[in-house]
Amino acid sequence: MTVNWFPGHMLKARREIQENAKVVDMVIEVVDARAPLSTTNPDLPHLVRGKPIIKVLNKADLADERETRRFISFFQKNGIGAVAADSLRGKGLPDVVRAVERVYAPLAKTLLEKRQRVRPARIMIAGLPNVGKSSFLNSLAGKRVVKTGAVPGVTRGRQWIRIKEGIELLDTPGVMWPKVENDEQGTKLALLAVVGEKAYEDEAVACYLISVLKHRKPEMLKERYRLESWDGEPGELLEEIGGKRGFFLRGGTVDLNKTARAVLEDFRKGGLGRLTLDRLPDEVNS
Ligand SMILES: Nc1nc2c(ncn2[C@@H]2O[C@H](COP(=O)(O)OP(=O)(O)OP(=O)(O)O)[C@@H](O)[C@H]2O)c(=O)[nH]1
Repeated sequence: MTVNWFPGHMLKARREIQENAKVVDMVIEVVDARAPLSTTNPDLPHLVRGKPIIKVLNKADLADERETRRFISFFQKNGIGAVAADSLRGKGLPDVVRAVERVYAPLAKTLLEKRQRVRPARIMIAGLPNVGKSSFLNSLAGKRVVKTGAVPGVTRGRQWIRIKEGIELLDTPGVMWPKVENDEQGTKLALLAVVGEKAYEDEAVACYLISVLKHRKPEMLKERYRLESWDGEPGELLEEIGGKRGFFLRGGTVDLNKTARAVLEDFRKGGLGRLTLDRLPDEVNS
């Protein structure tokens, strides 16, 4: 099943990204480090007409560190600059600045060769809802924010924030809409709260999370919820978790919905430890 909604405001957001892409030198695509592929929108390169894209794997504090390193080298091997960041603690920002400078260097060189003025590199941030675009923008801008004012000749009201000498950031991130290719990706997006709560059943999403943990990090599951074992089916484990937590309905049956919501909240806050949901293409069957 392919889920695809495309409300009108998303069309507007798309058009804004297209327009803004015309006046930037590169795009920083913020993705969630726990699912760097599932939170990528494959239409972005087309939308920004081939402008260089640097991927920032944000919320790296919640992802498995080793997996993040592997994803970064995977992107780099495919010619895409990629950097890990934790926007809440400001980690990874110097790497982002270095990546921007690396991408801009050839363009600056060409301008110099033509004896033209090298103006600051201009960047736009884009990404799916809730991946941390605003947090990343704020942490990158930090106290150094200097609004350089609307730029004459381009769309009125567009504001640039000077990050440092030679780098300017568009003040409003572009919101991309997820392209949901299959159920599993949709479930991951629900788990990461990228898609709205109403789009998926909490119980199904929690069972998916439990099955991922069961196969990849069983100790996480067992320790967090003090399970006797992790042999059962995800639904049975969910019920066991609810029982241990004392989430009962009248009549004594476990409140599976409440349990599911508690498990999802645990995951989203990092209470289950660091976990990466996506797998690299060469790991999918392992
Ligand atoms: N742990 C952690 N949480 C983060 C990080 N970056 C952002 N968050 C949290 O993720 C949530 C979403 O962050 P935002 O910056 O609002 O995300 P956004 O992409 O601008 O969201 P939209 O406005 O919905 O498009 C917030 O609760 C942030 O505190 C990070 O690096 N690590």
